[in-house]
Amino acid sequence: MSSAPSQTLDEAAASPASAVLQALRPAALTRVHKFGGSSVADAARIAALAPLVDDGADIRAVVVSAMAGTTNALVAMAEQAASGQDWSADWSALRERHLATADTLDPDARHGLRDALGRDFDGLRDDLLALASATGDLAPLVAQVHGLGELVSSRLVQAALGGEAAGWQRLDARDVLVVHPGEMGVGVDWDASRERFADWRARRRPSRVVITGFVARDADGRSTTLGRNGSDYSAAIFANLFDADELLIWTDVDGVLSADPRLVPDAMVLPTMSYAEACELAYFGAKVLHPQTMAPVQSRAIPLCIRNTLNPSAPGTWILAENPAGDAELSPVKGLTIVRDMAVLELAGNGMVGVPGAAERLFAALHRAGVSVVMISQGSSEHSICCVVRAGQVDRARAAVESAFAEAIADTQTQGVSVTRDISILAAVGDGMVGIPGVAARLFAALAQARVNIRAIAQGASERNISVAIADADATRALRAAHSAFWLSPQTVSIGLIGPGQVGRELLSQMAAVLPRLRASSRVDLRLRGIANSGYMALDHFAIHPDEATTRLADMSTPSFDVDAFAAHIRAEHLPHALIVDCSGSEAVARRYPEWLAAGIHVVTPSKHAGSGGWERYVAIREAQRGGARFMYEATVGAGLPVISTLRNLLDTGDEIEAIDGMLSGTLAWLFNSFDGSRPFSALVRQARELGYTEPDPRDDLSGLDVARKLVILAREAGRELSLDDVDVENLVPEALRGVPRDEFLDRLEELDAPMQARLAAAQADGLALRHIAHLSREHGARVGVAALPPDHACRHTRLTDNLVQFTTARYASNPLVVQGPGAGPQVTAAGVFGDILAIAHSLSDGIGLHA
Ligand SMILES: Nc1ncnc2c1ncn2[C@@H]1O[C@H](COP(=O)(O)OP(=O)(O)O)[C@@H](O)[C@H]1O
Ligand SMILES: N[C@@H](CC(=O)OP(=O)(O)O)C(=O)O
Repeated sequence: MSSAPSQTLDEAAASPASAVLQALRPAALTRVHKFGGSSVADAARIAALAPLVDDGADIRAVVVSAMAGTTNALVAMAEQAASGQDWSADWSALRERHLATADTLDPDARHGLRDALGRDFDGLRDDLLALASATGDLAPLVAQVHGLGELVSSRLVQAALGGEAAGWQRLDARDVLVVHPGEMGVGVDWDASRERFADWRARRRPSRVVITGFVARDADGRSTTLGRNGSDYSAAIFANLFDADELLIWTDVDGVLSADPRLVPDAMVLPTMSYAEACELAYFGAKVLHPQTMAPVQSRAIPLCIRNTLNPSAPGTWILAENPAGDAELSPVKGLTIVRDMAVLELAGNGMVGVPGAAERLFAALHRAGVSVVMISQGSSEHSICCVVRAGQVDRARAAVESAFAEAIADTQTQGVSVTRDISILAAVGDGMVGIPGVAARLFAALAQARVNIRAIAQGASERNISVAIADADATRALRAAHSAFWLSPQTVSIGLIGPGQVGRELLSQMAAVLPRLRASSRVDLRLRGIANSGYMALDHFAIHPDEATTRLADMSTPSFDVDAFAAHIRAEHLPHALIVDCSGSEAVARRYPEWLAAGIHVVTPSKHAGSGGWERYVAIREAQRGGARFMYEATVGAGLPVISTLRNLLDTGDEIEAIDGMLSGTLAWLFNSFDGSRPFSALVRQARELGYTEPDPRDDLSGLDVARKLVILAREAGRELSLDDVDVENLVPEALRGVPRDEFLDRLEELDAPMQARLAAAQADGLALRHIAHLSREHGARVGVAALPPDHACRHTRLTDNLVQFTTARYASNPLVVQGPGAGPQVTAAGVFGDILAIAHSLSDGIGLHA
């Protein structure tokens, strides 16, 4: 009897859950599809449904919601009508929207849609008029108004599927579905519904039917509804009545996600979940499913799949009796939800300790007052009982409890009832949490890192749900922090790059080359989420491919760089860590480091501004790192050479620095390595400039200031309170040439020759050679300048633009530790910056929270 499944279901069959299902069940014979308001939002969406339900099943039922926004409009109209306000404009607009949709779907009026809808809207008008004057129980009339959206959308869908000519019948659920109000929401009168359903089936023998969602009849045959968003529930009830093989709920997301995607951009689609997990998530606010949906399918073990009408090839989420084996390995927590508009009600008092019946009295009072208790928490001291109720019910709840405990309050046995408003509940749900230690710890650590105060905690003995009450204002932050703790690698870093110049661009290309490998081989997940230069910034919610970053920036047309907005974006709440790479060389940007670090953003830079600038800022940067964020600037000294890290290692392992000597400028290293007297010094300066070794104005190198800055950085790292003014710097530019324009300086370069030649000759006479050296020791202080060195000095054994740093320490006393190698150029500098980024990323793990 079974027919071949359609292509979309074939694609879905690729999912592991579906494979399990295929093995367990015969090929599907009856399928129920449900399309929510988002899937029937307009004519184009409705027209797109046909291929989705063309699934080859023998019996197909399609349950539909009202077009998106329709029920809201009808609810508003009913309220207007009942309170004597004018509803006619809204009525006309809604009628027009449906008629226009009908005209698109049924242009030659083959299905008589226009007339049928016209009659429905006339009926709506009559109901609204009746509401204005009716007395007595208005509920059935109101329900009739609320349910009009499903009535008209079912006509539109029937026509879009080909109408009766194509075998599609239509069923108004009010003809068969009998419900009654129940303690836990609307309940189904199964016997009556089954009888009416069987009767209808016998008469119509439907193989294809479009059914109105949301609406039903009461025991007296009057209109009622299943409650807002109740079409999922309708679909589950009809799946049960049809004894369907599968229920597919079509919506506008790829399935059930680990959290509401509107709040958590990184939320992930869950391939499978159990009925129990789905129930918990739905009750705790995951809007994608109505909480009552599971019971009717669970009782017949009907697999339920959530699919996306906008992306039908996505496999969706299969909701089954049990999760497949190994499922919890992904994450012990399946989903996280937030329920807003809650209030905490607390009854406290010494008189309750050890007294049986206090809890019973409290909850009985709440029950009598019709207050539903969403969460309960009582400490083992029994001194207080706290529960969370809906904000709209808290005043009623308080009055009821105060009256139930009036005597105890009067004789001060009970301190009374306190209420905290503006509360949300954050719930973590997952079958995989059962018996796994550390899940709660991870949740609480994430909330602590996000500075979220927890007001109350509840975990049921099923261990499937941990709920915490928190302030409304913290809710989104809490959700994002918890989500990243369970779903992202703890080494996920949101990265922003300021200043894609030579070094920045090279860094981007190095990142592009290694990030995929890094992601595959370690948990380090670096996400470039922003790039900026002095005028523009390009931001991305997820990540910009490093290869495309500069093009993204170049494509911007309106100046947009706002340093605060940039930092706020990088420090995204939904990602565990944030890091800004500053390759701008801008003093204004460097000024921001302390505040960024204090806000938990790591900072990496090849620029010397912060490390060698004002002492106060240096101290502020050091202080700001106490919160956990790190400032790293390895590339400021020796570019990619491990100079600062070596110094730190020496100090961290308890060594004592006696002296630091070195050649810290590639330019000056090249000049003095080449200066052997065969060519004048000025000729070498000119050549170095042509080779791009010097700054455009060679005085910036010859002044020795740049080297002095590097020495200040090393000195400070070594624990000395040293500033640029404290360094004795020899300026190689003669006094007379210091203030002249650049071109004049270049013309008069030969004035450097005579004194330099004389120094060289004197040195050579003693068997020495000249090198540009930085020196730091207690004995001689901090000095930068040209020195005459003997042949065995380490600095005599350098080549070209090599940098060299020599650490003389207590341990490396007679034979100093030397770090040597090329110390300039974009490639090695970018590698130094990248090394810092990776060092930070590798140091991050669970429990290191950096966001303030
Ligand atoms: N955990 C979650 N997983 C998926 N979607 C969720 C979740 N929580 C909230 N949502 C929201 O639920 C919406 C789908 O529900 P709804 O708008 O009622 O759809 P429909 O109109 O199809 O019935 C999604 O667009 C999504 O924004
Ligand atoms: N139309 C109804 C019922 C429903 O379930 O709609 P949706 O499937 O779009 O959430 C409502 O808005 O409440």
